Amino acid sequence: MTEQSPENKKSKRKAPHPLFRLLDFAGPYKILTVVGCALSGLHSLLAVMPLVCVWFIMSQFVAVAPQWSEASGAAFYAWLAVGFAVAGVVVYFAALMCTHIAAFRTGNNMRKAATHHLSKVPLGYYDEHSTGELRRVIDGCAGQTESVLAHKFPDFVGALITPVVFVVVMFIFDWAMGLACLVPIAVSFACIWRMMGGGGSDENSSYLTFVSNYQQALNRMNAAATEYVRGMPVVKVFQQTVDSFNAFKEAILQYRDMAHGYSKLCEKPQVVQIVAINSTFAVLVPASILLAGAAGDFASFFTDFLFYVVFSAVTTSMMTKILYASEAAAMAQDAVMRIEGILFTPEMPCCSAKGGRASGTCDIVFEGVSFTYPGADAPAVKNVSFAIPEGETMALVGPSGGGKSTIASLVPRFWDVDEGRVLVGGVDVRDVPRSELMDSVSFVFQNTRLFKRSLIDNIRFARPSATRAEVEAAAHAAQCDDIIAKLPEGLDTVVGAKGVYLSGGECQRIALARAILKDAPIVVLDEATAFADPENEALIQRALARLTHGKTVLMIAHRLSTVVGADRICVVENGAISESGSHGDLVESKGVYRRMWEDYQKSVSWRIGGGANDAA
Ligand SMILES: Nc1ncnc2c1ncn2[C@@H]1O[C@H](COP(=O)(O)OP(=O)(O)OP(=O)(O)O)[C@@H](O)[C@H]1O
Repeated sequence: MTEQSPENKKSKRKAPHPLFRLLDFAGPYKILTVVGCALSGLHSLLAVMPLVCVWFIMSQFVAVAPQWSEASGAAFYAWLAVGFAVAGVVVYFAALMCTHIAAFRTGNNMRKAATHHLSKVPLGYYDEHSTGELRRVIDGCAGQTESVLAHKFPDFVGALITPVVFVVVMFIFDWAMGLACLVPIAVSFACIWRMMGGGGSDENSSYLTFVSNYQQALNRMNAAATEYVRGMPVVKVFQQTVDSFNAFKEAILQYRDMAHGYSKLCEKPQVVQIVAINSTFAVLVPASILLAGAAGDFASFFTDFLFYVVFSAVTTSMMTKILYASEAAAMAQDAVMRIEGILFTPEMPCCSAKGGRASGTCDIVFEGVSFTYPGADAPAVKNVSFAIPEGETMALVGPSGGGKSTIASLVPRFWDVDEGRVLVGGVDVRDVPRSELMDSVSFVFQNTRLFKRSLIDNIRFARPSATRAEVEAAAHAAQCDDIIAKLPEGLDTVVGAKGVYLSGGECQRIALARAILKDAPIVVLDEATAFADPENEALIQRALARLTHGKTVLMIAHRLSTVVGADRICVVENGAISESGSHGDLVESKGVYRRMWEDYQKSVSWRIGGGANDAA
């Protein structure tokens, strides 16, 4: 999930087994898991007792045969058997109650811990990890561990108690027949151990490694499938075949190979395990025939035989439970490690105690700022310095991939700089409390995300305490009146439901309404007009003028018409500022900006069927 620091790796090495770490998520409810497992063990013991009673009943009948009515103790043992059976059910119910409560708490705490931690990681982390991926980890892993703790753990403990009881019973009744019944169980255990990777020559043969690889392959396949579905229109338009999505095909093949490889590994042990556990009779019957000759008291020998016949039927379900519990335990370990992948992501460091913008002003200063994305080889921003005095507008322009968005994202601390400082109101943003920084900056992204809620809630997201009148005023200022007028329930229409969809330009106006409602003194605009068609653009420009009035503004724009009025324009190339000045100065200087401006003018005056000159 994420690169871990050496400290994290070290602390991980020292950490207890993942299953114990899983129990730690339960907090005080951990004890309920222990109690539930203990009760499940007791239930296994109680479940054997009716069989022992049956042995006593059979002994009584064999001793008095054929005068059955003289078996006076049979009724007592029958009732005792019923009593044990009922007690077993009650104890098992109590065991499952305990483990279920603990399991749901554990799953819930896992979700809460991961979600809480995600609120503290750098915002740029979300560029690298898709929401789908994070949701799968948080929800999938928590759900996976819930079923393990609620069912598989207690069943496993219960199933482990049964062989112990078996060994004890073996010595109480007839050790030779008991031993015969234990042979298939021992073979079955050996097969399960082999399937779990025991006895494998390399560490990759462990079941946990398989589960981990399996989950990764599944995630890769899911991600590739999502991309495939999203890209379907492109496939159709360009009349490509499914083969054009090689990544999807590769992901499916990888998944197939891995699952097939493990199936091959399990093929023989699983067959032997199933045959062994279902062949107790096949061992018991011949063994009993051999032993019968040497038996002194045949009646009592026959009673023991009947007892083992009944008892051995329990072993099949016992071994099945152990098998599934072992699988589930490996899944739970993998789930814990995935959740920890999120929890070990370094947090965005909190500001120091001295924080706060002492001056209260809202100028922005970059001092020798350099930044490299985690995992990238080259810096995205190199030694960038500039200052935007309070109330002024600075525009970043330049070729795609030059570093404009990265520079803008450093102001609200989506990432922390590697070198230099970003100052807001004279204070390093790392020293400004997060809430204060977020209150000071409005960020309008290129891609606006609207939630599947009413339009009013979407706008109010910027300031939940805003009144309806304030939202309406912000929407009006952002030129959203026509959008609201055409929606069936106006501001109360749920976006994304029942065919209510907004165009890219309309979404951007809603985003501007949000920013206007927030009324932060600093505004960062990253391609806020990117999706504007000519009709929308005029409206967006008006909304922008309303939003940025009197604010400190850092704006990124590809349409140079938007930046002409900026107090200062910086051309960003290869992560550095190559030119800066006002529009007039830069056009005069005959540098990169001048070329960009000329190209831009040609592009806006170009018409199909004629050149720029024709159009002019
Ligand atoms: N999350 C990321 N991880 C790694 N590298 C990134 C990430 N985001 C951007 N980059 C890289 O950083 C460099 C600068 O990207 P940035 O998005 O800041 O450029 P830009 O000038 O805003 O481009 P555009 O105008 O196309 O939006 C590019 O080389 C890009 O590939």
